[in-house]
Amino acid sequence: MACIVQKYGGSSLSDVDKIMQVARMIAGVKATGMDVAAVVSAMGKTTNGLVEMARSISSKPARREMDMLLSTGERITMSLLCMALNELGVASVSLTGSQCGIITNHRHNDAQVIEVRPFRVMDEMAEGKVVVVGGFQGVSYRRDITTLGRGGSDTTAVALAAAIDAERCEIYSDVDGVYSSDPSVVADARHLPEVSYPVMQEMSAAGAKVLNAQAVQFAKEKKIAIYAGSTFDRRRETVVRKLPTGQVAGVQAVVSEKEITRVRISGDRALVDFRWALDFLEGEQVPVKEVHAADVSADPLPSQVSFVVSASNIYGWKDIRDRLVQRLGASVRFDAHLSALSLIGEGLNRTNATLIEALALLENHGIVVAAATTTSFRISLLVPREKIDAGVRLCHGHWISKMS
Ligand SMILES: Nc1ncnc2c1ncn2[C@@H]1O[C@H](COP(=O)(O)OP(=O)(O)O)[C@@H](O)[C@H]1O
Ligand SMILES: N[C@@H](CC(=O)OP(=O)(O)O)C(=O)O
Repeated sequence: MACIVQKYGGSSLSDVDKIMQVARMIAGVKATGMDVAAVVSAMGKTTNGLVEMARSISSKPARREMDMLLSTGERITMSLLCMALNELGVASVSLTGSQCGIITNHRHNDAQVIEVRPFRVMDEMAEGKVVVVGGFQGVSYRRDITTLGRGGSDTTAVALAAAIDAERCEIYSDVDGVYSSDPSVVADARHLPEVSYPVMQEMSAAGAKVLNAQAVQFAKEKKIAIYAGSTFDRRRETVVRKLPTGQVAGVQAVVSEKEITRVRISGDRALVDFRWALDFLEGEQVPVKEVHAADVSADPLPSQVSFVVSASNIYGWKDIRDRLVQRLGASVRFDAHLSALSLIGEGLNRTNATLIEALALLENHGIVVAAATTTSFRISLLVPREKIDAGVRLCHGHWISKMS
């Protein structure tokens, strides 16, 4: 029988009334004769609450224990949703990521899905049940519970859709699709009916929470279209899929990531220190992004290497930072009050024009740019955190609103 995967985000399941409403929607789909796997996130801000609870006990909570803790949020939702479905007379069963065969690597708090063995899901579906899946979690080859990084339930949905060969993969949240900027920041952000995989991947990696970057990567690899829409307003949606290149020119979206910390290592031994820091951070499973090396040479000249980390998602960051200082002393510095503003679009760097224009635009409005990096789909600029929303609105107004 044809099957569908639907993912419901935490904002759509924040109280029991909403859980009942979602149960009715799922019952409606099941009544059409489709098999349904519903992937759920933790209710409302539950995951944030669990993180706060852990932080109030320890500044360096063990990564394994964080996963054990955070995965419980999704368990609450999945069992309540099954109870709601059963009340409606719809047979259902809740399964954890581990029970669904979501196998990951050992990288706690930010695990990658390696494979999905969906036998139990298929068996339960064959018995006519709606399968309710706890998103955001898996199990490593060492049989430890892992989580897939913030927003990781999207990844569960796409990975499962690929494994069970679902007809559709729908991801529902509180917005009716993907916009040219976060609609909660830019009032006239444009709804995008279609977005290509690479553009969406850059948007997600640069901070657009609406879809998770690993989920988009998975969708691209497995050639799964993602239909992103609003749980309670189904009038329109965004399809993320393979699109012919060269259709849309210029800046398509303006995206931000608020909590960025830049780490700068300088001095005669900058490269040696940087390599030590890289090994140390890898041991701590901290992803390092946007590495810049300035004036690194064999000469004993002062050099500088910098990189950025998204510190808000690293639960023991304060302790890791202290250990960097212990080892590197005055040669390491942290800029903790930065945000990344990214312009996204195909072939943005075919010429330097967009970068030049962006630097001038921000400077003319008193927004100091601390660093810039480019790829062929993205220009990212580090700006002071208190100016990030103003910067996003400014760039959106300049490149996108004025085009309509
Ligand atoms: N470019 C964008 N398009 C749409 N929504 C975006 C974008 N960038 C950020 N968002 C934010 O993503 C939110 C939806 O994602 P998320 O908070 O993860 O929802 P859920 O918890 O329901 O999964 C929206 O409320 C919106 O503020
Ligand atoms: N509950 C997890 C996973 C998730 O995907 O959540 P949401 O779908 O609400 O963004 C988180 O808050 O990160």
